[in-house]
Amino acid sequence: MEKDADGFYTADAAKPSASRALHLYFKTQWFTAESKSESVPSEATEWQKDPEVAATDLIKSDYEVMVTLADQQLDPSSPLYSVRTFEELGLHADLLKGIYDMKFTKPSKIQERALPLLLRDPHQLNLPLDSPSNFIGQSQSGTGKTAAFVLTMLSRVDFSLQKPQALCLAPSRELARQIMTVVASMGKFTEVQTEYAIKDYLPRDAKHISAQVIVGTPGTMTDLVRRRVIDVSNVKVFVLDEADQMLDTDGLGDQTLRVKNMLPKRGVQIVLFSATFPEHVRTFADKFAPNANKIELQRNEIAVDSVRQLYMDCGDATKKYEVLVSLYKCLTVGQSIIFCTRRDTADEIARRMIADGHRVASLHGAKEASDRDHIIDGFRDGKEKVLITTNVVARGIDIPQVNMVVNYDLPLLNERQDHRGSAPDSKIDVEIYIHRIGRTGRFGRKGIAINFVHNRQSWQDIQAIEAVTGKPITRVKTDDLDEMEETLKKVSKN
Ligand SMILES: Nc1ncnc2c1ncn2[C@@H]1O[C@H](COP(=O)(O)OP(=O)(O)OP(=O)(O)O)[C@@H](O)[C@H]1O
Repeated sequence: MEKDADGFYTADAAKPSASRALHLYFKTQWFTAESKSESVPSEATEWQKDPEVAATDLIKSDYEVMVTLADQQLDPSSPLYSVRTFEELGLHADLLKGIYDMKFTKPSKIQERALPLLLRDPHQLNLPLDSPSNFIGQSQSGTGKTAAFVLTMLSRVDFSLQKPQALCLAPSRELARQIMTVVASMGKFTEVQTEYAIKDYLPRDAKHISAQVIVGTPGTMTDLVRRRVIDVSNVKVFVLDEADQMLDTDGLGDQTLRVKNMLPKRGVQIVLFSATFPEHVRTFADKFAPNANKIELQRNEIAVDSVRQLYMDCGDATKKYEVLVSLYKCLTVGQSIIFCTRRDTADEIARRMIADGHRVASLHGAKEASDRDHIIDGFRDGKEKVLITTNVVARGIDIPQVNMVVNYDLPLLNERQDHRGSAPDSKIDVEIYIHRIGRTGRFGRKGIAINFVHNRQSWQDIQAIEAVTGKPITRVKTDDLDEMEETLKKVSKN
């Protein structure tokens, strides 16, 4: 298993232009405002006709509903809302220039709330490691956590000192590379020097890194710090993006802890960010970042409203491929990410689709590092419109033009995790599900997530997700593709 990895709002809503409200009527079964349980549709398979199954909220009938679109940054209930300006957050003028150069005009809620806590008077950093400047921040996918921690790192750096001062770890090379582009953009008007701690980036005989901000993955970072290629004696801030995965003892937790244990015992600000902090990681997070200021979400707040969640009944597992192929036109209206559990499934689907005359790319952790970079860059640039992948890009990846995510396979917990935290009858990994669907609907844009259901278990998994997230997952018929295409076009135009 790889470890590394209702209102629909307009993209322009990200810009705090004049407040606007558009009233659009959508006559489609999956733009329903409410979740209402109805009869089982005629094409339901036998397991769906089971009264227990049919008595759920998953099957919706057609309604004509009015959806109000409004500027989210002016809506107090939105995670993108803020009452303050970037100027009020105490940022250096050069960083403000960087932010405005990126066309950010107003902070999001997490930025507004986290930055004043994160940027507290640096003198406090002379306190012991358990100083209150540590921070644990949770905010929905695509709400701007990266800017919050990148601005923290850049604010802490003394540009006259040619030594590593800020370390940032991410679970995948793709995400580490993306974070670095944000450091480069936000730090464009500073003298910051940066370096990667990612496999195959540095020459093997590299002796010494003098860059002030280093972004990497835990294995390579551990190795470079242990071999003293990275001198950590001046490190002031240590950031974990996707912190719950970085701290999970089933995954990257050991390596992350090893890096922390090599840092100075005093004066290092520990900063943890993620959209999810499952219960079994919280205790470790509290030990890892003692006495941290915290911003947390309620369980039912975690999934973003801007992603419309749907499911398709494929009948049985062998039909999933055909359903995916029938969706191809929809997948290429904007850009799409197809998630599979296994690497060989991702490769096999890509091989078959290419053989059938479609254009797709596949990406997973078993590919060569240089191929991985090439594939994700091609997808980011829009050269490829469909990416078939595994959980390696489930977290953090920010490609605003992705308007559709397909869970070809639903993400499942491994047995050990299941025993620890989840309901005994549930095998679904709700955290990964939330991260996967969060690859679309970024910063208030519209997005669609389609889940393939093929048997009773996957049907129950959908119910479990609905129950945990409190958001409806609506059925779309496999023969309703014309309608879906139309709607996707509307979505992508916005
Ligand atoms: N204040 C802002 N104004 C406009 N756009 C912003 C602002 N902050 C962030 N963004 C944009 O929003 C998008 C999502 O931001 P980011 O990738 O930091 O989300 P995230 O919260 O880290 O998501 P995830 O949980 O998936 O990692 C990015 O394209 C980023 O450039």
